[in-house]
Amino acid sequence: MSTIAAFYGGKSILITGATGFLGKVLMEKLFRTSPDLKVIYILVRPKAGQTLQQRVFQILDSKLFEKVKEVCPNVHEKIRAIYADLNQNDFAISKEDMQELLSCTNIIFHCAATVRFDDTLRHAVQLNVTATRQLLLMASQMPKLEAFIHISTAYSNCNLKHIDEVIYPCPVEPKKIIDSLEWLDDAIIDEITPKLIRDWPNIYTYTKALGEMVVQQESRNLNIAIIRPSIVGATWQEPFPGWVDNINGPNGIIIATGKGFLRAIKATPMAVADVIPVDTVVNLMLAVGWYTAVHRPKSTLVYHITSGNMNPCNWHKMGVQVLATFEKIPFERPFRRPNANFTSNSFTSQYWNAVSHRAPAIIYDCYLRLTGRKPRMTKLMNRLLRTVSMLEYFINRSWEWSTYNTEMLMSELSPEDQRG
Ligand SMILES: CCCCCCCCCCCCCCCCCCCCCC(=O)SCCNC(=O)CCNC(=O)[C@H](O)C(C)(C)COP(=O)(O)OP(=O)(O)OC[C@H]1O[C@@H](n2cnc3c(N)ncnc32)[C@H](O)[C@@H]1OP(=O)(O)O
Ligand SMILES: NC(=O)C1=CN([C@@H]2O[C@H](COP(=O)(O)OP(=O)(O)OC[C@H]3O[C@@H](n4cnc5c(N)ncnc54)[C@H](OP(=O)(O)O)[C@@H]3O)[C@@H](O)[C@H]2O)C=CC1
Repeated sequence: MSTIAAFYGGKSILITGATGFLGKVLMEKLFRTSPDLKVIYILVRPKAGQTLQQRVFQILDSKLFEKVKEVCPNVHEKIRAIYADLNQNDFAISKEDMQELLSCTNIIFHCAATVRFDDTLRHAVQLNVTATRQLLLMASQMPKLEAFIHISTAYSNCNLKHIDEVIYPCPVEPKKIIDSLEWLDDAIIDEITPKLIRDWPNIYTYTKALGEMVVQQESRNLNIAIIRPSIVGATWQEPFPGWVDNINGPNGIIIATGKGFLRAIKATPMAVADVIPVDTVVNLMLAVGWYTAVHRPKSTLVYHITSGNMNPCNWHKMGVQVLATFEKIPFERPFRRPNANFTSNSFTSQYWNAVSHRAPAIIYDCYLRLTGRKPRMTKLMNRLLRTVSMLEYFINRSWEWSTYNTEMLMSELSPEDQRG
């Protein structure tokens, strides 16, 4: 058994965001490689009419957890779903549950966040800043806590070209923003948001940067590490290749391309497509949890998990690969044959959007109306183009991320653990 897998044996682990994309893969890897862990506490809220138990069963019954059932047949007994809503200041966790979390937790992986680029500042601060602060306060009351691993994003300082593995100060103190949001009404917040976020491209990246500052300011005597993944894509190897369960980031664009909805995008073809497989990110998270707990670095270390300077790909190459894949394994009944044009020219992009996206959608909706069916293509196309417009900032630039800490950590691992 690997040193890292052995480390998690007998441990009580708290994961926030465990029902999310990254959280599910983290849980799966822990149960599969450390089946003798004591318990995984997950903070869950009811969603889409499902109770906590129903959500947990749905996750454990999914294809992602098929291997777990073989190596950890009693997984249902080792997962403890705790009702929590991170939108509430005390997370709305019951006294008994809170008591158990505070007295038993050994490791925290804080994945929960709102990753929407169009969230309101109030909601994004609540989730990505205030909730982080609240969790750190909880962590400071955990006598058995060995490590607190905070998941940020490699884009939290995307207003810089070169980003080091350090926590950069934000122009405004997080506490001042949290306090102001308590009395400002939504209209005023909407008005000041562009000035507040300055040269950050959206509220998501801005509040992730604020969250990192809170981690630094409220770390007290905690043993903390921050991980910054770039764009997290489908699984590469574990538990099987190609698993993804959301339409965020590249996932939605690739699907839209395969269905023939999207045929052109405003992107710099040679810009680095910094996509990192989710299982690679989870491997680093587990390694960081082990290293932070065992080696107890003197300060909060930041780890970049990006592909750019180790194994760079660009959007053109990714486009070619995506088209080749859909050539081999096409979607059933695509709207059109997949095609992929990149342009960095705004006028050309607008032309493509009119001719290749909006017009065909309108024509198709006319056909649906004529055949007595409800038109839907124009609405879908508008939503897709809105999503693409929010992603454009990230596909027309490249960044340089230093990876000294991540490479240092890799050098500390046994050959078996280096293979993940
Ligand atoms: C032709 C060329 C082709 C080229 C071919 C190939 C080239 C390769 C590809 C090239 C390009 C790659 C670009 C990557 C750049 C990424 C940079 C990220 C950097 C930071 C990464 C991070 O650090 S952070 C993770 C990333 N963060 C996001 O990427 C959030 C974005 N996104 C949103 O900010 C919201 O998504 C936004 C947009 C508001 C929509 O919002 P919206 O209001 O239009 O859509 P909704 O959210 O309402 O959802 C509409 C319906 O989709 C359902 N749905 C929603 N989300 C779902 C989910 N996740 N899984 C399942 N289903 C979901 C929902 O249930 C609705 O269904 P219904 O209508 O039935 O309710
Ligand atoms: N995906 C990516 O490309 C990247 C992600 N990251 C970071 O990784 C982390 C996880 O991202 P990802 O898994 O993609 O995000 P998801 O949107 O898939 O998951 C977000 C998680 O946070 C939980 N959550 C959101 N709001 C609340 C709330 N009010 N109360 C309780 N739980 C809540 C969600 O629970 P629920 O299921 O109930 O909604 C879900 O479990 C985030 O911190 C993100 O910033 C960093 C870089 C890239």
